[in-house]
Amino acid sequence: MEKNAKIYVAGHRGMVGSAIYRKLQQEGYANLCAATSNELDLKDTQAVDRFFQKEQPEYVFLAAAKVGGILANNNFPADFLYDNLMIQNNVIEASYRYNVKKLLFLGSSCIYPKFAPQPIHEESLLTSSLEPTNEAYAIAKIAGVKLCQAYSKQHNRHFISVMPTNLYGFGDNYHPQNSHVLPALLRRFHEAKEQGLDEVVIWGSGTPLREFMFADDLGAACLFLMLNYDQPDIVNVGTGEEVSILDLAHLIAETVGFKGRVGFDKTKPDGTPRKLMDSERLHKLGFRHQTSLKEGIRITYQDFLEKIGAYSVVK
Ligand SMILES: NC(=O)C1=CN([C@@H]2O[C@H](COP(=O)(O)OP(=O)(O)OC[C@H]3O[C@@H](n4cnc5c(N)ncnc54)[C@H](OP(=O)(O)O)[C@@H]3O)[C@@H](O)[C@H]2O)C=CC1
Ligand SMILES: C[C@H]1O[C@H](OP(=O)(O)OP(=O)(O)OC[C@H]2O[C@@H](n3cnc4c(=O)[nH]c(N)nc43)[C@H](O)[C@@H]2O)[C@@H](O)[C@@H](O)C1=O
Repeated sequence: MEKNAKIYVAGHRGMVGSAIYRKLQQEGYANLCAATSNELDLKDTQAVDRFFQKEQPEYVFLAAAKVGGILANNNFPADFLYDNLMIQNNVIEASYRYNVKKLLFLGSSCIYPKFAPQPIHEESLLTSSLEPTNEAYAIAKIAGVKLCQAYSKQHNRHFISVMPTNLYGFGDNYHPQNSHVLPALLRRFHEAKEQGLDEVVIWGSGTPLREFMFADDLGAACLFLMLNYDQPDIVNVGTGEEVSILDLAHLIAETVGFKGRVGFDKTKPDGTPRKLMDSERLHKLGFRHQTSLKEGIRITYQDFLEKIGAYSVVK
C-alpha cells in the first residue's frame, strides 16, 4: 500500500474507524477519503456505487456498522441484522465492481458459538449455536466474512476479515442503555462519584469473563494486517488476557475514584459466559498489542473527562 494510495475508511468517525484513520495519518498515508453517515448512507446501494465511482479508492477499511452492547443487540435485532447486511453488502460489492486492490472487513468475537472451547480458535466458527442476545448481529457478521471469502474465491479478490475482541477507547459510545460494558461503567461510576452515591449497580451477575483491547491497538493491528496478511482465513485480534465483569467494575471504580459498593441487577442478561480469543495466528504474523487494560482505562477516562459535554449527548 503506497503512501499516496487512495484509502477509504468507512466509519471514520466511529471508535474503530477513527483509530484506523489516526494510525494511517501517523504512518504518512496522505490520500485518505471518508464520508459521514449523513453524507453517505451505506445502506443505500446506489449512493455507495456513486461514491466509489467518484472516489475510486484502492484500499478499503470497512469499519462502518450498527454497533451496540448486549441490551441494544437484544432489543433491536432487526436493525442489527438489516443495517449490517446492507452496509457490508454494498461496500464489499462496490469494492469488487470498482477493482479495490484490498479490503479489510471488521467482524467481531461474537461470531463464535456461545460455548466455544476457550481460548476461541478461528476454526470454531459455525461449530455450534450462537449466544442468543447478539445472534442477529453475529449472523450479519458471519455473512460478511463469507462474502469476503466468496469474492476472494470466485473473483480472486484480496478481501480479508479481522475478528476483534471487545474494544474500548477514544470516541466510544457512552449511552447508558445501548453502549458496551466498559464505557457504560466508566460513565456510571463517574456520575455516582459526582453525585456522592454509595452504590453503583452493574448488570447481570458480574461473573462473565471478557477480554478487552484498546481501540488504538486494534487500529494498529488493522494496518499491520492490511500490509502483511492476504489469506481468506479470518484472524482473531485480542490481548490474551481476560477479566470478570466484577473485577472490571472494581478497576473502573479505582480509576474514577469511586469508593462505594457494587450492586447487581440480575434482571439484565449475562450473555456469553466467557469469550477469550486465541490470537496465536496474529502473534505468529508478528503483531502484539501494547496497551494494558489498566493504562487503557486511565487514558480513556481522561478522554471522557475532556469531552464530557459531547458524550452526554445520546448517541
Ligand atoms: N466496539 C466494539 O467493542 C467492537 C467493535 N467491532 C467492530 O468494529 C467496527 C466498528 O465498531 P465501532 O467503531 O465500535 O462502532 P461505532 O458505533 O463507534 O462506529 C460505527 C461507525 O459506522 C458508521 N455507520 C453506521 N451506520 C452507517 C450507515 N448507515 N452509513 C454510513 N456509516 C454508518 C457511523 O458513522 P457516523 O459516525 O458518520 O454516523 C460510525 O462512525 C464494527 O464493524 C464492529 O462490529 C468488533 C468487535 C468489538
Ligand atoms: C463486542 C460484543 O459486545 C456485545 O456482547 P457482550 O460482550 O456481552 O457486550 P457488553 O459489553 O454489552 O456486556 C458485557 C458484559 O457486561 C455486563 N454488564 C454489566 N454492566 C453493564 C452495563 O452497564 N452495560 C453493558 N452493556 N453491559 C454490562 C453484561 O451483562 C455482560 O455480561 C455484543 O452484543 C456485540 O456487540 C459484540 O460484538
